[in-house]
Amino acid sequence: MARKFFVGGNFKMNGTKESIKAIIKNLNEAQLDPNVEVVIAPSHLYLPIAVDAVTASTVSVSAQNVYAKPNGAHTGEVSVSQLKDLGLNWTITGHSERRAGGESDEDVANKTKAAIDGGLSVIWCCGESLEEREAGNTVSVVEKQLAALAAKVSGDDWKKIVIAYEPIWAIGTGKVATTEQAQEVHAAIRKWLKANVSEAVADETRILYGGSVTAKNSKDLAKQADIDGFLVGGASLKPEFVDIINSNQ
Ligand SMILES: O=C(COP(=O)(O)O)NO
Repeated sequence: MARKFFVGGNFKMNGTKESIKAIIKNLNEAQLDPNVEVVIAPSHLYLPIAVDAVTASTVSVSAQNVYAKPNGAHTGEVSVSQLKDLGLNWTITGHSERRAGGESDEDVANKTKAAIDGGLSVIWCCGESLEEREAGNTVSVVEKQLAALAAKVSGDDWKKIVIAYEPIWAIGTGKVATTEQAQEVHAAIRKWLKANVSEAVADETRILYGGSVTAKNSKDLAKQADIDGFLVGGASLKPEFVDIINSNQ
């Protein structure tokens, strides 16, 4: 089946009110491929500004993270209901920069389930370290992350999940995965979904690649059968983000 191309922009802990408004203005005025779903994820502080600034019909706003528990005595955290209160429909979960901070596979699965139950769609991140890749454990690492997720979500939950495969060794390094490396893992993820969830979920779930995506490498990556889009970090802050969004044409 045809999966709608999807491009996320993870702004990470970057930007100011003015710079984020400028990025969004550029997106609003750009000729974006109407067949591409775009989600931008500024820091929590700038989510209301982003929600108010976006006018492009194919662009939505996402949080970069969310807390698994409902509102209460959780200093410094942001809840699913608070994101919904801001009018958001998306959040990222399980980014490697948060897993490195101590979020376990189960923590990520729990917050993903809580987000879906609270009415959000989720960009769920997975990926291996350089050491794990060099040890030949890439697929087993990603399968372990997937198994933790599949233990918590089921059925229609999967319609609310976009998977982002982001090899840690490619994030922020300029060392983008080759098309072969990326396609191999994306195909393994789809194979795992087919064997452990269902053929329909395997066919319908978008699997994004993230890790040093630029306008120079995105077209070749987009040609791969199991790459359905990107989760872009650094380049999402630059004008070339438009070219990456349009790389599936
Ligand atoms: O972390 C990333 C990728 O970051 P870069 O594009 O800067 O490698 N996406 O969530």
